[in-house]
Amino acid sequence: MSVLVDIGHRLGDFAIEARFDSAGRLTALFGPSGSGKTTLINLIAGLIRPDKGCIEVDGRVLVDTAKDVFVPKHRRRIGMVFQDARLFPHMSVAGNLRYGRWFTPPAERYVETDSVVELLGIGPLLNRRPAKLSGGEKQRVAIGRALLASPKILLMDEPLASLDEARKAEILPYIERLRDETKIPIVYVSHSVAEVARLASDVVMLAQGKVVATGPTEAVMQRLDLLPAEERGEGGAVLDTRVLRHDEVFGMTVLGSAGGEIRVPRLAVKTGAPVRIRIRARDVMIATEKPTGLSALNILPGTIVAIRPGEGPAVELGIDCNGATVLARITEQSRHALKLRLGGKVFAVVKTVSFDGANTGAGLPFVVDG
Ligand SMILES: Nc1ncnc2c1ncn2[C@@H]1O[C@H](COP(=O)(O)OP(=O)(O)OP(=O)(O)O)[C@@H](O)[C@H]1O
Repeated sequence: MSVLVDIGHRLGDFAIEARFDSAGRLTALFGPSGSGKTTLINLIAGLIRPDKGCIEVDGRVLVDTAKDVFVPKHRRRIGMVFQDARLFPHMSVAGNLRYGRWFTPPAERYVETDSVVELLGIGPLLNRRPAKLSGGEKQRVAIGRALLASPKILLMDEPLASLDEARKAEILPYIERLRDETKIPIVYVSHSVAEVARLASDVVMLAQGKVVATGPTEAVMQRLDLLPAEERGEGGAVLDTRVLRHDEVFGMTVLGSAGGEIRVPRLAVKTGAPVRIRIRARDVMIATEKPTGLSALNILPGTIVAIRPGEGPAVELGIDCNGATVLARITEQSRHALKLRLGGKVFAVVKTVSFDGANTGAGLPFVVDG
């Protein structure tokens, strides 16, 4: 799976100059409003012909202005999912799904209806009309329709933006399944740190039409300074962990990370399952000695490897906890009082209750504990 984009294009006063090369399963285009995310999606989809540059998906050249190559949009085999589901209201769910298959020649179809219906859990909805579906159900059907065209790449432009938190939580596990169980590269537009941290293998961070950072999610999301202002409070470390055990007495799950054990509220996933978590920088306290008599359960020893100015009276610390970097936002006054310096040994303290559904990629709701 690979997506290579190296383009320059002008739209009125807006110029986009973007280069990225991602081999990830799900590449998030992340950035504030107006940074050029949708423009990039439209360029990959073939809805815009760039002034210059090239675009390749899995080695197939879709655009190369130097060689005058421009594959028209209907030949690109792109699956698209938008913020609004755009289902045909007069057709049932089954009819909408059939429509997805229609334009792909039989010899090129590699996605089966039954497997998509199972993947997205839409079997019980097949005979319903879109008007009788919830927002989350509509989006699952829209994803199914896009998949049934047997696309070479799936472009998702803010597919959760119009859903409330409950509906988002319902659909996220299906997008994780899509990422993990199909071989179709996904390019996913979002301006939500929570979504990107949970779903993306790779991130392309955009600002004013330029790529300001790109790479694996864990690394890019550490650049709190690059996050859009409205999302900075959500910023923090992204860690890949595994379920070590469940603590039924206290309703908790113990996760193993490079930095040590982390206790989070009970997750409905199997022992051994991978779980990605996000530890918000604002949820981390720093101690210079191992705290005792403290209610917080997660105490990770580490070394200060970065000190950056934050907003207002805040500073941001990067703490290397045995290879896992945890970020902390504290006041400059606290840093001064604790005499925190690069190389200093500290303990990062995180309350278990600071982990909620939005920052524990808890996997699939239908995977129950085993
Ligand atoms: N056809 C056009 N002509 C001129 N300017 C355009 C055109 N289409 C988009 N733009 C401008 O390009 C810039 C980037 O728009 P784009 O929709 O790609 O941003 P975005 O990051 O997807 O934003 P949002 O998160 O709000 O959807 C904006 O300033 C927009 O006004």
